[in-house]
Amino acid sequence: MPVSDQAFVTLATNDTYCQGALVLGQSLRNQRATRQLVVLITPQVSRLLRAILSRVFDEVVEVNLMDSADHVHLAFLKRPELGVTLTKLHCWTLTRYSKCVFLDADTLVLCNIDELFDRSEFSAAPDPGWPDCFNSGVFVFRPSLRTHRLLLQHAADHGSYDGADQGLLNSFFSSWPTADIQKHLPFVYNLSSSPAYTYSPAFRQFGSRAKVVHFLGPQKPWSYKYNPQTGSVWEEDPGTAPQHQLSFLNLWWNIYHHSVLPLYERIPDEPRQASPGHTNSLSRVEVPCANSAPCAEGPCANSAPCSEGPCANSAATAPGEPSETPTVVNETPLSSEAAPSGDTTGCPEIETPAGLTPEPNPPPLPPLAGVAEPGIASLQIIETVDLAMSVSEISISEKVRALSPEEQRRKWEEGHIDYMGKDAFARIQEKLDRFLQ
Ligand SMILES: O=c1ccn([C@@H]2O[C@H](COP(=O)(O)OP(=O)(O)O[C@H]3O[C@H](CO)[C@@H](O)[C@H](O)[C@H]3O)[C@@H](O)[C@H]2O)c(=O)[nH]1
Ligand SMILES: [Mn+2]
Repeated sequence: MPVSDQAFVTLATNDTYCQGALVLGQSLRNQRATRQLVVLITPQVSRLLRAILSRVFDEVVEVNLMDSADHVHLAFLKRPELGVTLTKLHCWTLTRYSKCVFLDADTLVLCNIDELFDRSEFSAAPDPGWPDCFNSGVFVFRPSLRTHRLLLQHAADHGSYDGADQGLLNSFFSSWPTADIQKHLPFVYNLSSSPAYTYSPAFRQFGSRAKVVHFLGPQKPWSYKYNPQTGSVWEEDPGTAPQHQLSFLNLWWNIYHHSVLPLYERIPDEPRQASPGHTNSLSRVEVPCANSAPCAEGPCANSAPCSEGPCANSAATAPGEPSETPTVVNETPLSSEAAPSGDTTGCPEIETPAGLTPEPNPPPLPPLAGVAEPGIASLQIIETVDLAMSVSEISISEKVRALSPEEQRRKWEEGHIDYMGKDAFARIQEKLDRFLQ
């Protein structure tokens, strides 16, 4: 029976991580998850990806980006590339759910994992690199605005020893290593696919029981190219990656190919077009091409999805404005029946090396000085995702391009001012001084 007051939750702050979220969401549906599926997104996610996410997830909830790349506001963070993962903390604001399971967008669910809802906050699996710390890619939590506020306060007071959410959560839930073994999830709920940490005999013994695989580290499944004819990823150095890692990557791409890509074709035209009054998006999806070359900037002559120009999303919040105003985009999600039958049965055979009650919520606090509000640091760029397709190759690539002077002027006119960068008072003062000389 579906349970409406509990949810699986993930996060995607840009269109690239949305590709991971879509595969994760689809894998949960394939495994007949009985809880709601929720994805947190930030204003950077394009209108097209919002529409596609809403076909897989029950709720698409917009939250503000917390970005450590803003060194002025977040001086305590030292890993800017993962600083945006602090946005994860907003999952505690989902107080309409009594309990949730958070899963990183780079995880893949191989079996039904509804039993995780029998666990209590804060349950997580050990990190493969330092087992006295938990990995924050999969955890059970209880939404609470009070906990959310305490976490943000903790971030402001103590920072994060890894510059991102995992260090922060480990120091906040500091009794995890010793207090209660029930809060230690078995490793099969967060199995690192990375060969760097694999204890091979254990993998041979227990790998076939994997329930959730986590593609942690800098190389993500979407960094690889996939050959739809052979059903396998391209290996840069063939024969070097362990077989189990390839099996997981191929599984990810199989779901992407068969269940996610078709969603692009079923989206009505409207979200693909620029929408007047919704022009502050920093992201867009480029067109998948029918030929083998990745798309250039212009439109491609084929029937594949295309999102031209700026995409819709809600207005960015200026620094100092209240931040807790999630917007919900809610279309009818696809049922698990819509998935191809190949993905729907129980735990897949993984080839191993051998053989292969919500609490009352206090009013939210105003944003902390140390937490950056959306997009300010990134107003000068547009992130794009290229989906390039041919008969023998599919690839997802990320591009960042600078805003043209016209786009910059339009953003200024729309009130999206880069206070920390080129529109900083000191820069304007310089220009005035030059002009007056
Ligand atoms: O640009 C980004 C980066 C991350 N994320 C989200 O944040 C998660 C964590 O980032 P990820 O790239 O998956 O980090 P990992 O390689 O898994 O690295 C580890 O370190 C991170 C920072 O502490 C933790 O968030 C992870 O759970 C932990 O496994 C992702 O899955 C996404 O859900 C985005 O939406 N956009
Ligand atoms: Mn991850």
